[in-house]
Amino acid sequence: MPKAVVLGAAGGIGQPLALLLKANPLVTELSLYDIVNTPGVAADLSHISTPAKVQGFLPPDDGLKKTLIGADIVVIPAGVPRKPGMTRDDLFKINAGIVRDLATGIATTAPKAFVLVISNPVNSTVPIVAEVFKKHGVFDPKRLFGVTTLDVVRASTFVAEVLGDLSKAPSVTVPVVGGHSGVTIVPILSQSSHPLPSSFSSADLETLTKRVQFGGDEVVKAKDGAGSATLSMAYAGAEFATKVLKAINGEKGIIAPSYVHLAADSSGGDALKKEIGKDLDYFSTNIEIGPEGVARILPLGKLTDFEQGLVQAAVPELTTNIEKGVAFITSPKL
Ligand SMILES: NC(=O)C1=CN([C@@H]2O[C@H](COP(=O)(O)OP(=O)(O)OC[C@H]3O[C@@H](n4cnc5c(N)ncnc54)[C@H](O)[C@@H]3O)[C@@H](O)[C@H]2O)C=CC1
Ligand SMILES: O=C([O-])CC(=O)C(=O)O
Repeated sequence: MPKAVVLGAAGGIGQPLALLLKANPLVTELSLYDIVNTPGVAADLSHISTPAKVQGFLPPDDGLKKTLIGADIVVIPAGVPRKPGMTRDDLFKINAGIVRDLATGIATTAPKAFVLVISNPVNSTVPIVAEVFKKHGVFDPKRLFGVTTLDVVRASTFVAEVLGDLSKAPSVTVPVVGGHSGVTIVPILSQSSHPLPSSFSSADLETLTKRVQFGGDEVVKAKDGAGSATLSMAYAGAEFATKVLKAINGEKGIIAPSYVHLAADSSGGDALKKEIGKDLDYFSTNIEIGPEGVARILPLGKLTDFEQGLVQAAVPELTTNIEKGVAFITSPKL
């Protein structure tokens, strides 16, 4: 045990993510699926002297099914990335169908697997997976995770930069809540494990908040048409996958933010809805992960007025993104 799967494994995120999973001693089997190049990626990784047995599959001959048989954890970075000038929602047109088809494969072959969705727009692709699973009668909200870890990783790095000491970056923790696009990304900097300097003005705070919210755009701009974050995303995806793998292995007290269905823990979810002041089905917040998936949805806790405002500003876009994802499966002709 555990078998890990990457769908979209030949891509910019998929390859380094597969490398990091191959390097993870908790993984004993690693299956890679993409519409191109997976046999080569798998052959390459299979020479690395770590325990995981690696296989690569393509669509012909039931490749998706073969990839997914016996999967414990499935990470999905399949789909197109942004180019400058695009929003994540602009990716919906192409990625919604890709994620729907992959989710159908998981629902029919590995319905009990933990599913970690990286493909954008995450605010909508996670509801798409949920609706596909519901259609197949196998939806368990505890096992579905939108990966928002890159926002958390960025917040840690940027806070360490402000503190003038990058060596602190690995130990800085900042909850990032809401969703994964622009204003729906809400860093709770007042809860940073390492307080910001007392000289930090409200204008500085606004600038830092915007940098976390639009960190993805920084990379899209710098890559200048060649895609979006891949290496930092692979790092973040591997971090989150490792937490899930540790939880599967019975390790206690694993906490990380993730974009989840709030029915995953109905009492925690209901309390969170009260804090948000809106009956949303999905939100990213700190969760405790256990061997069965989401064990607890944790409250946002004490927010400043500024952060309360950010949460409220996230709600309309999040609501639209969720509805769009749900409708893609439940009313496909709309
Ligand atoms: N959640 C997050 O924080 C982040 C999400 N992303 C998203 O991750 C996705 C992937 O990004 P990149 O790896 O940079 O893109 P990429 O284009 O380099 O790789 C995507 C891979 O998906 C594969 N693919 C396409 N259709 C497929 C299908 N039907 N089945 C299996 N594989 C398929 C492609 O062949 C390609 O190898 C994008 O949607 C991007 O926006 C990117 C960064 C951060
Ligand atoms: O910006 C993008 O499109 C990719 C992404 O989600 C991120 O880097 O946070």
